[in-house]
Amino acid sequence: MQNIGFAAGSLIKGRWTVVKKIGQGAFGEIFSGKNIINNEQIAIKVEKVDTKKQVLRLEVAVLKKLQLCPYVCRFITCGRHNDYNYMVMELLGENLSELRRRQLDGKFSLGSTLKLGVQMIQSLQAVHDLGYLHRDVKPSNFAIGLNPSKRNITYLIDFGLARRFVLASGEVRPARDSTGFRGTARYASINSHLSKDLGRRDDLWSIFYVLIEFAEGQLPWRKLKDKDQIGEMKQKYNTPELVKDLPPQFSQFMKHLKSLNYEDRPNYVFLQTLLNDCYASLGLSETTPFDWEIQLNGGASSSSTNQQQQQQQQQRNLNQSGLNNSSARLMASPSTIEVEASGKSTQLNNSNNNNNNKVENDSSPHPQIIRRNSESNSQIANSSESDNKGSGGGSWNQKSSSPRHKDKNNLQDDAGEGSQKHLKASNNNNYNSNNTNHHNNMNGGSSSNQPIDKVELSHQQQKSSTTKCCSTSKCSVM
Ligand SMILES: Nc1ncnc2c1ncn2[C@@H]1O[C@H](COP(=O)(O)OP(=O)(O)OP(=O)(O)O)[C@@H](O)[C@H]1O
Repeated sequence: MQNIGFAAGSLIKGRWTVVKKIGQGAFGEIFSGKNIINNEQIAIKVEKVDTKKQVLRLEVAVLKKLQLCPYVCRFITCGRHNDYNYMVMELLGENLSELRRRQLDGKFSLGSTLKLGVQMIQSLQAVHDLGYLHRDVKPSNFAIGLNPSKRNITYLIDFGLARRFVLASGEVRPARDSTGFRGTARYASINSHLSKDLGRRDDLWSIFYVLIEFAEGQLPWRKLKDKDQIGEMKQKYNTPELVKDLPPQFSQFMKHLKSLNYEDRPNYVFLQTLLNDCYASLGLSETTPFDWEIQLNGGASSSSTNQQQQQQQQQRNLNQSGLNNSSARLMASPSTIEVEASGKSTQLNNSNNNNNNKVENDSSPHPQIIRRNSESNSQIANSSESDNKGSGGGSWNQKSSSPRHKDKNNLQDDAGEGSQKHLKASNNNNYNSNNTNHHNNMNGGSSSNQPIDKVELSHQQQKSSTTKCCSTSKCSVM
């Protein structure tokens, strides 16, 4: 595609300059850029206005709602430039697929895998608690922060395949009998391969496969290209055999996922606790750096010496427990696939991000490995009412520069789809918090063991978390 209107040096809305292309996804292109007023580095995702499957509006709608989740990319503005819709967001660093492949043996240490898992589950919980499924969970859809102080934070990106799974009433949409395949073959749940309607559990199955790949460097179906064959292999490995070389918490993780039905809310706290317990058993502390931070620091300072010692300790623990025995494989990022219920499939290219980010030494404290409390959940729920305070806003309407998201008016709620049979969605959010910290709430508090499937949203609360989506987006048709 020729980037007419988004060539390097282009000025968007007199404020954003395009620097270079940094990513190519199935549904658009991503450019790095700069805010010429304050020199802030930004990313711009663009989509042609005449694209048949427009997903950017949905992405904007979902991202705006998630702005108070510390593990979701910051939205800045959106609009139209020439023949393109665009979304300006925070420029992030490398995605997790790139980072893993950059590891010498193509895998992350178990410590980094576990910490990543905790953050990834947390971002998925935020998405789910807003009433959305992500449906394309994979390593290239998580990126670390760009600034040195944020290279220990993982951000969820790409809401192009998101779908509302709750109705305005708060009830889970009834499962459809048969749907097309959605997602990326390597990480999709077995349900997706079977064309079953997806629920919250399916995003967690993808996280599970991602974590195995992180820790072992590969998945058994890594060499297969055909999605049906991949699905068959997943069914064959749908036993603890899949995680036999990993700590027992992984089979407990799997057991929990297997216990979930379509409409069930996963026990996010339980899953995070499993990962945290495993992490603690390795003798690692919250300040143990991620693998890429150690490489970055290169042993130059006393703090990095300390980090190296922790890394060595981790290695010893792994060797003792016999868990560090996977062979290395380097793999390219798999692509998103859409298969309509008719069976027509689209394999979508996912080229690698050649982000050339300048990285400095990171002396910042590391976030705690878990500990998201009910306050942070309430921030997420309230975000839909506060309507993205602190973000630039933006509009698809070229004439408008209102920061109050006029694009919302153009978006059509897809919540009406479905039949009369409704299943109640449970939620453990505490909606009384006024905490509005943005992207900095990494301390969280304790991982309380309160029953998480008991508290339900009131009708009003659910209304506040109902977002609107464009009629042409995948959201409304899938
Ligand atoms: N805010 C950002 N900052 C830096 N890089 C980004 C940002 N957003 C996206 N990217 C890069 O661009 C790649 C593609 O972005 P994204 O997943 O949003 O596009 P997509 O068209 O939906 O892709 P896919 O087909 O893989 O789902 C990402 O894997 C990431 O490497």
